[in-house]
Amino acid sequence: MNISWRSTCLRVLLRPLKGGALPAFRNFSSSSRLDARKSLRMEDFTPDVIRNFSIIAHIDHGKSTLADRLLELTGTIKKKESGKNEQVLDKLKVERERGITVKAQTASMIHPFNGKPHLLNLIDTPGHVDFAWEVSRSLAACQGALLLVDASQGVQAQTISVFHIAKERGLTIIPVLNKIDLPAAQPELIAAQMQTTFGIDPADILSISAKTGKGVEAVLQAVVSRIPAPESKKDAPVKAFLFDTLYDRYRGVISLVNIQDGILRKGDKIASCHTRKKYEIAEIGIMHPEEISTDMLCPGQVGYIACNMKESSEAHIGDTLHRVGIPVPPMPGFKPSKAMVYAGVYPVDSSDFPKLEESIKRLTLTDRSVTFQRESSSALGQGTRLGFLGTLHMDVFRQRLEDEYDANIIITAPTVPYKLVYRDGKERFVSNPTEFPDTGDAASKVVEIQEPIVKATIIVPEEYFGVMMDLCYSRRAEDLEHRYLDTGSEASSSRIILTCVMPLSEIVTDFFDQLKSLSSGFASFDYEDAGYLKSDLAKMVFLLNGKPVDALALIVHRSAQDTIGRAWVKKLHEVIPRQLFEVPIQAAIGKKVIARETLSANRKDVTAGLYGGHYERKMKHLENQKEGKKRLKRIGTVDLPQEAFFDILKR
Ligand SMILES: Nc1nc2c(ncn2[C@@H]2O[C@H](COP(=O)(O)OP(=O)(O)OP(=O)(O)O)[C@@H](O)[C@H]2O)c(=O)[nH]1
Repeated sequence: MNISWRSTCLRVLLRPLKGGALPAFRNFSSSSRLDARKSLRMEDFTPDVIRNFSIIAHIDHGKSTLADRLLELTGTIKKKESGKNEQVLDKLKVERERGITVKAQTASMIHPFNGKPHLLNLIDTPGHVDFAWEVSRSLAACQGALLLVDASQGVQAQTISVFHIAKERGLTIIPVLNKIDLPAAQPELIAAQMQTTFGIDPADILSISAKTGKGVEAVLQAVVSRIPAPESKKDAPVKAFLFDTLYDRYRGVISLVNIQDGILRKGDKIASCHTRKKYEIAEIGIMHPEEISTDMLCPGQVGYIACNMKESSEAHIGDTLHRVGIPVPPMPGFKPSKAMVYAGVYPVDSSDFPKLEESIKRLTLTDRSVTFQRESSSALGQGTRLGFLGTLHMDVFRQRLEDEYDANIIITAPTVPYKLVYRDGKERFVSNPTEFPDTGDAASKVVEIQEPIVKATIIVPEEYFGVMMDLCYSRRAEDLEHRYLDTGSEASSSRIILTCVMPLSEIVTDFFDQLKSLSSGFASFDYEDAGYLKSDLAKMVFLLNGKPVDALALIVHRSAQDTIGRAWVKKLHEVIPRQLFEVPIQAAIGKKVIARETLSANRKDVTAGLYGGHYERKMKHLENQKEGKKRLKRIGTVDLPQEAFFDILKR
């Protein structure tokens, strides 16, 4: 299900709500929607019957599958006759294609307990290390979390990090062992692992199969009995926590909010603590899991509001909204997202830049962790420099631009943000290689260059420990430490948890792929920010016939400069078409050439076959040649087809 489908669905949904026939809901039970619409009196859901919770887990441990079962069990979506619903909350095409959750989704479910309807608000979270920010954002609106662990794989690197995020937020954690239907499941061993790693009492662990539905009813029971109700007050001044945004092309920014105190109704005038701007609520409702408009949102509830916000900058994630004239102290937001990886994004056809910029702005409304700034390159023209949470995030954003906005783009090699320390003590962050000072440039006043460092955690079966150590050392890792996570069993070997610090730049390229392939897929990996350290770095530029190509500049560690220089020069030699003259291709650091290849000349005289001096024919051929050249980028005297940039920059 992609964005355009969603907005169509929304339009269909909104019309009948004003009193027409019922829409046909793909996948969703229309009878449950009808009931919901007729009987949805939001004021009946007082805080004591509300539970706000998330599902947290390592990637692929079954969050989206469990969410599907919960939605089915509560009648929020209809059970498919042909089989089960699959990843209903994974709405983006990229999520369905890759089988990963990228964007956290919210779904409100209504289910009776002890004869009383309860409102259960589930906030699905992504599992990949790049999207940890989405996880912490989702948890900000919850009182509890289901900690899901695959009973065949056990505790993995992100299980540890999400557990700590939830613990820090003071959430009630319900441990759940999933995939117990698998022959390789070892519930007792994994339960013991959860006890030693997290101090969880095995008696508190629920065992389920999200795939078959076994044990899922008990999960719902536990959500109601173990997770505390929100402590929200009806009579206190309105306080709404903005934790996510969506974008609808007709209604602008849609904000997802958690009502901490008070009641919000359609037509209410609200203001933002962050921007101080004022709005009128045009529409209010809950996600069921598609939007259902209601009259109001009451204390403790989670839902959406549309209030004619046009710009993404107006909707600040972590903001507190209040009633106009009745200010409230803002709630503590949460750690803003921090871009780890930057890359230039350019249109293949330079004249498409305005369209591309508009598409990027729209897309950043649904992916608020992307940072955005204009830049230009002499080789690629006008473009943007975007900051991402990691390389998977970058790849997902690229695919969404292509899928949802039909964009045709070139992305430059990813760079991490480096810190320059100047003689006068000032510091500056540089995320574009072209802004990096040249080595030996006495005028640059830079006394020190620092690079971002991360603390990496790898969990791996002991037989792969040696290759993992080698991999880490080859990526400049230091302070390696390890301990056993468990003692294994007859069926599986012991697992080791390895920690080290290493430069972020070493993991943003192919580290994750290497880790997976060297461990036959068994290693799991997570990392967290560990500040900056001084490093011996230099800017490498590539020259074609003596002219530097700005779009290809790189920051490299000196220990790897020769290897990188040679590899890139070779790659350039393979993709650049021969010219009418000989072209030296060089990699240089400062004035020193590190590597060189020479592209031999290919003199193509288009008029060669036209002897006899037929002037008009000769001119026509020369004209044709000129047309072809328009599609080329000119670097000094060298013509480079746009596809060559594609070939060079794609990995
Ligand atoms: N056998 C079995 N397979 C399961 C079970 N639960 C989930 N799976 C499968 O495990 C894979 C991953 O499930 P997802 O629900 O997509 O996992 P996820 O945690 O949402 O993944 P991300 O959102 O990408 O982190 C899918 O192929 C599911 O069909 C289960 O209980 N038993």
